Amino acid sequence: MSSNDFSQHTPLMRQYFTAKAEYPDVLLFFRMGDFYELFHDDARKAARLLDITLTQRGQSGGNAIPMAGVPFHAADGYLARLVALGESVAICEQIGDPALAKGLVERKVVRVITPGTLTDEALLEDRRELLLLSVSHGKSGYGLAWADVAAGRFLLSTAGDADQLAAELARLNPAEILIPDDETLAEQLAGTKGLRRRPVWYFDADTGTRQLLQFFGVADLSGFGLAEKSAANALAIGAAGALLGYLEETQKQRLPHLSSLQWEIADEAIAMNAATRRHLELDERFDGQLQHTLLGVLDSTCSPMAGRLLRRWLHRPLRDAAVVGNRHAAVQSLLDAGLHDSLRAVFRGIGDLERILTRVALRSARPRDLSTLRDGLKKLPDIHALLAGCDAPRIRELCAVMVQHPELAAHLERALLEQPAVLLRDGGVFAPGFDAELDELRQLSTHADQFLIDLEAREKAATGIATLKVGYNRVHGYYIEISKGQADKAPAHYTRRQTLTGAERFITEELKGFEDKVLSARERALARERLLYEQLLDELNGHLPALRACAQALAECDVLACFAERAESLDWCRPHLRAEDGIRILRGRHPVVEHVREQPFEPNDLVLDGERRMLLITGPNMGGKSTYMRQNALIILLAYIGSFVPADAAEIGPIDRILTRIGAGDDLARGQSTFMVEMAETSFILRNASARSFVLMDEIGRGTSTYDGLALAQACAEALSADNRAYCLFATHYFELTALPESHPGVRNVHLDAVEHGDRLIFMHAVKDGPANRSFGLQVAALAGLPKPVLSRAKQALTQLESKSRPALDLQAEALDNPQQLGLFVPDDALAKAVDALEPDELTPKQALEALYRLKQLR
Ligand SMILES: Nc1ncnc2c1ncn2[C@@H]1O[C@H](COP(=O)(O)OP(=O)(O)OP(=O)(O)O)[C@@H](O)[C@H]1O
Repeated sequence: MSSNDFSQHTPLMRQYFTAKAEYPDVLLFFRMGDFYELFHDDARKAARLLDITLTQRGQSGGNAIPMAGVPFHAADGYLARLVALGESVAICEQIGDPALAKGLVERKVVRVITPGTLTDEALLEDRRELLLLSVSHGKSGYGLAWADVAAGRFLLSTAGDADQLAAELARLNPAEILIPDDETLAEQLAGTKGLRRRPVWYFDADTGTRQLLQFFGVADLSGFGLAEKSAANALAIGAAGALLGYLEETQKQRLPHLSSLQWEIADEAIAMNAATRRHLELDERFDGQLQHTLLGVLDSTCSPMAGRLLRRWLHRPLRDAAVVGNRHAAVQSLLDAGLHDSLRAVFRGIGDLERILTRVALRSARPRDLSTLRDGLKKLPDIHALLAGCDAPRIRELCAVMVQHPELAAHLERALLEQPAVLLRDGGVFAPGFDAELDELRQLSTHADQFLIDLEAREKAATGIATLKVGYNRVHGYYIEISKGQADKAPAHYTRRQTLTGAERFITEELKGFEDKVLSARERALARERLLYEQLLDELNGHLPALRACAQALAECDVLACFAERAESLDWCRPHLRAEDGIRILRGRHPVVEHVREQPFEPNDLVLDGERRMLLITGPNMGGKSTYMRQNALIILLAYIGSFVPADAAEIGPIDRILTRIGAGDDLARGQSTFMVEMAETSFILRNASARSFVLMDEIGRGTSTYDGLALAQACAEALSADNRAYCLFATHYFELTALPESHPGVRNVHLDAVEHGDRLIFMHAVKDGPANRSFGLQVAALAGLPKPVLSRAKQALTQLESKSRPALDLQAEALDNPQQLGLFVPDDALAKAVDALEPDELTPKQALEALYRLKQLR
C-alpha cells in the first residue's frame, strides 16, 4: 500500500495496517475493547472458517471495511478451531490502559498462535502432542529438528533418503513443518499438511550454531552430541536453527523450558514406514476413527502425559532388547507385587504435570495448574512407598528421578486455597494465613462492617456520647456523626468534616486510615495476590529441571502400570526378547479383533526361523488371513515397546523393521491408482527388507490382471525369501504359489479353513500346515448377499473353468512371457496329495470331519 493510500485511513485503521503488514500470512486478531476484530481479507476468511457474521465498519480510505469479530472471553474456542484447520493467528493486544491513553491506545502483536507451538490448555488435546518440525536438506540427506513446545521437548534426527524422511514424517505427524523455500522439499512434500516455507538461509548451519549457543547459553554444542563437524550434524543444526528462529518470531518470549536437545537416532528404533503405521492401525483406523485401534485397546494410562508417552512408544519400538527387557521386568515386578491397581489409583490424581510445568516456565500457568501441581507433589510419598517393594532396575531408576519435594509441596499447600479461582485476575487464589498483608487487605474489604460496628461501640464508650454513630456517604466517605446538641463533647482529635442541620460529622486519624485502606483494599488485595503469584512462579521455576524430570518419570511409571493392568485384564504374557534370530509365538491373538469380537478368538502359533522364513498363507475370504498376519506384527511391536503381548508365550529375536503391504483404497485421494500404490509399497519393501525384517504381504498382485498379478506375486515371494531373506507372511489367493516351497526351502504353506454346513459356511480361523484347497469365494459372496441370479451364473462359470485341466505351476522365465500357459486352479493330484497328508491318528473328531469336507470338495 502506498503512503498516499495509507494517509487516507483513519488512525485506527492505520494502526491496524501497520500491525498487519508485519503478519501478512496469518490472521490478525486486533483487540478492540471486549472483542478481537478481523478486517478485510482476514475477516472474510474468518467468517468462512468460523461461521461468524461478516459485517462492515464505517469507511476507511473511501471504502467500507469488511469486519468480523469474536468476543475476547470466548476467543479460546475460536482459536482452537482455527489452529485445528492449520491456521496461525497473530494476537494484537491493547498495550496501554485505554482509560489513561490520550487518543489511540497503543497496540502490539504479543504472540502468534500457530498449530505447532500451542501451550494453552484450552487449545491442546490432552493425549496428543502437537509438534513443530523443521527439515533441512543437503547432499547427505535431511536434518530434522522438532519441538513439543507444550511439553518442553526439543529433538534432532537425520534421514538418509526420501523414504526415511517420509517414515519420520509419518512417525512424528507434525502439526507444522518448516522447510527451506526452495524446490527440493516443496515438491517432495507437496500436499503435506502444515507446510511453512522459510527463507533458505534460515537453515544455514553456521547461523544455527550461533542460535543454539545463544539459546542454551552454552559455549559449545558438545553436550548435545553436536561437536563433530559432520554433514549430518550440520543438517540437524540448520534445521534446529530455523526452528528456533520461528519460535522467537512467534512466541516473543523466552522459552526456558526447552532446556536441552536430544538426538533420536533412527537406527535405534524398529523402522516402520507410513504404510506400515497405517496398515497396522496403531492409533487411527483407515476410516480415521480412533476407536478399535491398538492404542485404543492398550491405553489405560491415568495421566494425559502418560497417554502421550505411550503413543510415542507405540510409534517408536526400540531395537535395544536391554532397554525394552527392563520395561518387561518392571511390568512383571508390578504384577508380582500386585501394585498396579493401587499405583494407578494414585496416578489418577496426578494431572498433566509436564504441560503445567511448561506453563510455569512461560509464566502462563493458571491458579488451578498450581493446585494440580501441589496435589501431584503431595502424592509422591505414596508413590515412593508403594514402589519401595519393587526391585526391578527400571523402577529403581525412575524412583531415583522422582525426587520428592516436601518443602515445595508444603509451601504450595500453605500458599494456595484448596480450590483456587480459575483466573488470577479475580483473586481468591491464596489461602488465609499465608501472607499477613493479604489477610489484612482481605479482612478490610470483607470485614469492614464489623470494624465499623466495633469502632462505633468503642467511641461511644470512650466519649460517653450515646447518639454517636459511624456512617458513610459516597461524597465524604466515612464519618462519625454526633447530634448537634452533643457535638461540643467531641474529643479534640475529632476533625470536623461536614455540618448538617441536626448533626456534626467528624473524622479521626484512625477512621481516615481505615477509609484509605478499605477503599483500595480490594484492588490492593488483587495486586498483592498478583505479586505473590509471581513470587510463587519464581520459586517453582527454581525447581523446574528437577520437577520436569520427576514428571517424566511419573509418566513412565504410569505407562508401565498401564502395561501391567492390561496384561492382567487381557491375559497377556511376558515376551522374551532373545539374542538369536527367529520368532516363536504360541497361541497368539489379535489384540483389537479379540477385544471387539463377541465370540471367542481362535489363537494361532507363529514359528519362523532360519529354516522357515516365509509362510504362504492361503484360505477362504474371511478366513482370518489378514487378522493372523497383523496380529503377529502387533505382537512383535508390543513386545518391542515393553508391553506384554496377547499370546501364551512369545520369544522374539532381533527385528530391524516391520514392513507391510496390505490393500486398502485409502490412497486414491492422493491421485495414485490402487495398483500403483501396491507396487510402490512393494518396491519399498523389496528395497528395504533385511533378514531381520518382519514383512506382511497381503494379496499382492490382485490389483492387476490375473496373470500379471500372479507373476508379480511369485517373483516378489521368491525375492523376499531368497534375496531379502526376510521373515515374511505372504497371504495369497493364487493357489499356484503354494508350489513354491518345493523350489524354495525357506518357504512353507499354511492355510486357514472353512467348512460348509448345509448352506452355512463356518470359518475355523485356525492356522494349519499345508495349502488350502479352495477359496469358498462364491459362498462368501452369497454370505455378503450377492443376488441369486448372479451367483448361479458364477457357479456355472466356475464349473466350466474347473473342468479345464491346467498345467502345474511353472513360473520360469518362458512361462512369464506366455502367461496364458498358467492355470489357476487346484492341481489334479490335489486329492491324492490331500489324502497322503492326512494323519488319521493325529486328528480330533472335529478335524476329521473338516478333512472329510475338504476331501469331498476336491472331487
Ligand atoms: N483367529 C480368529 N478367531 C476368531 N475370529 C477371527 C479370527 N481371525 C479372523 N476372525 C474374524 O474373521 C473376520 C475376517 O478375517 P480376515 O479379514 O482376517 O479374513 P481374510 O482371510 O483376510 O479375508 P479376505 O481374504 O477376504 O481379506 C475378522 O473380521 C474376524 O472377525
